[in-house]
Amino acid sequence: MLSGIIRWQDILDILINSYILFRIYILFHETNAFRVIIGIAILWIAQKVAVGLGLIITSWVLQAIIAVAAIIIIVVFRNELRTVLQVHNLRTFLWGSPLRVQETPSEIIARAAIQMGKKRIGALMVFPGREDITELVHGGIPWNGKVSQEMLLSIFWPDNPVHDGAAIIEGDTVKEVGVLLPLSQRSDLPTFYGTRHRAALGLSERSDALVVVVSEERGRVSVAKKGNIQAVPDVETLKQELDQQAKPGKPVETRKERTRERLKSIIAAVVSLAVITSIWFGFTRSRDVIMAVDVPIEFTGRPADLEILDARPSQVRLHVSGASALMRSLKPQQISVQVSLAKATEGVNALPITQENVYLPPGITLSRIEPHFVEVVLDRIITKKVDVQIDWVGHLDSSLTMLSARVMPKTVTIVGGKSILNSIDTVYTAPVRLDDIKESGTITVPLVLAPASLKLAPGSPERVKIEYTVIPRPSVKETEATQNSGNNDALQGVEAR
Ligand SMILES: Nc1ncnc2c1ncn2[C@@H]1O[C@H](COP(=O)(O)OP(=O)(O)OP(=O)(O)O)[C@@H](O)[C@H]1O
Repeated sequence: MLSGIIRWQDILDILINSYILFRIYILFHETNAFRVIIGIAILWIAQKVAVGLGLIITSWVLQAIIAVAAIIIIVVFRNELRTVLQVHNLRTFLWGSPLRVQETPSEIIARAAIQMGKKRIGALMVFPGREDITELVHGGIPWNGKVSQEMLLSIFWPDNPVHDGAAIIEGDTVKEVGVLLPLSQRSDLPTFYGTRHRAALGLSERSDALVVVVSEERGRVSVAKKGNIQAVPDVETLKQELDQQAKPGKPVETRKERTRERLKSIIAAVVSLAVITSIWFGFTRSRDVIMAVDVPIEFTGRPADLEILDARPSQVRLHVSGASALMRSLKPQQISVQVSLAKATEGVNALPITQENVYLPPGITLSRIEPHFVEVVLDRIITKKVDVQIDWVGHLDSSLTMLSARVMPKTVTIVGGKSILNSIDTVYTAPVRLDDIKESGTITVPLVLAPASLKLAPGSPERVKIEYTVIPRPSVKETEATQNSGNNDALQGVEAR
């Protein structure tokens, strides 16, 4: 890979990480936390430059600032981050655009109108169609404010000097407020329709404008269009009416914004791809470094009836090379050498170690293996019944004599390599200190299997019982008498190994 060939895994690697970076941008780019993250990224680059230039203190300071800034992001912006992460479902999180979560002007206006209705705030909002209405209306005050729910509510707030009259809204902008509309002269209107409703109807009779009227008295929201006035029950219906009114052909501000956002997203995608590609190349194409590592050989697929008696060498030396950045982050546990014993037989096996036996992390190349083979001695596993012998240590108190010592069970069955078991007839207990024995008794001690490759066969106990009898040592006279009689049985078996 390092010699110039890019694998499909590398392309996937770059694409996945570019997408992750792009998603982070899409999800967080409108948050304050994002601006701080950008700041941290700049600091990080500055820190690397400082390290490169050998500015020790500057690099330390920058490093400390980065660490503190990271904590600040989590602590200060935790609510903002939580909102971004909570609002979206998994699909939005992975794919969708949180920008669309933002309301369109139609949604904002519809929501504001219904809200004003609930609060009994009278309102009149004009949405011009294709026809010019300047000749039909008069007395307006220029406003030119971007539509927001709060602003609409405050314009029509009864104490606001401009609350009387209508507001003219185009796209996402409130163009004028306090506008007087021509009144409808119809005589068939319900009596509860006062001048506000007549004004709405009047303009709709004379032009293709759509007028939204919120009744102060009843709180009802109605839409006047083409000389008809109709109540709208909810936000969604009103939003649809407003969307229909959006002038076809002439892109409204929201569409412009959408295009702009789409363009921004495309730029972000390209930048993400460029950043990750350069990081990838920086990582994998930096100066090559050669290194020697000693790796223990792992044996796999050993036949169940064979055991490893010996393996030489136990480790191999690998000469590996890779980009310096990759080599620096290389850990011994990422490299392994595995040799299969599946085809090995009893006795000495010389097994080759080739590139196939070596497992390296991506980006690291193997240049040499030393040595090229391993010699493994395999032994057939057999079972054997052996005697249990007590491992006495130390000295029995001079006033005592060991009369008898019995171990139970007397024999155990052990499992191990044939060549080892052939030379073994006994197995020792753990050391038993004679110095500690003051009177007759029973103790339980574990068995010691050496070499460690030996195992006890199923059913053989791991610990054995020793029953011993001690008696006071006869006086000198008695001893002489005993010796004369030629009986020295009582002393047998108490000599320490
Ligand atoms: N020609 C007009 N152009 C614009 N707005 C007007 C016009 N005439 C009246 N209004 C608005 O209507 C308000 C008076 O509403 P009025 O109570 O008479 O009407 P309504 O149709 O009964 O409405 P509501 O149900 O809110 O009471 C005025 O304060 C003014 O804001």
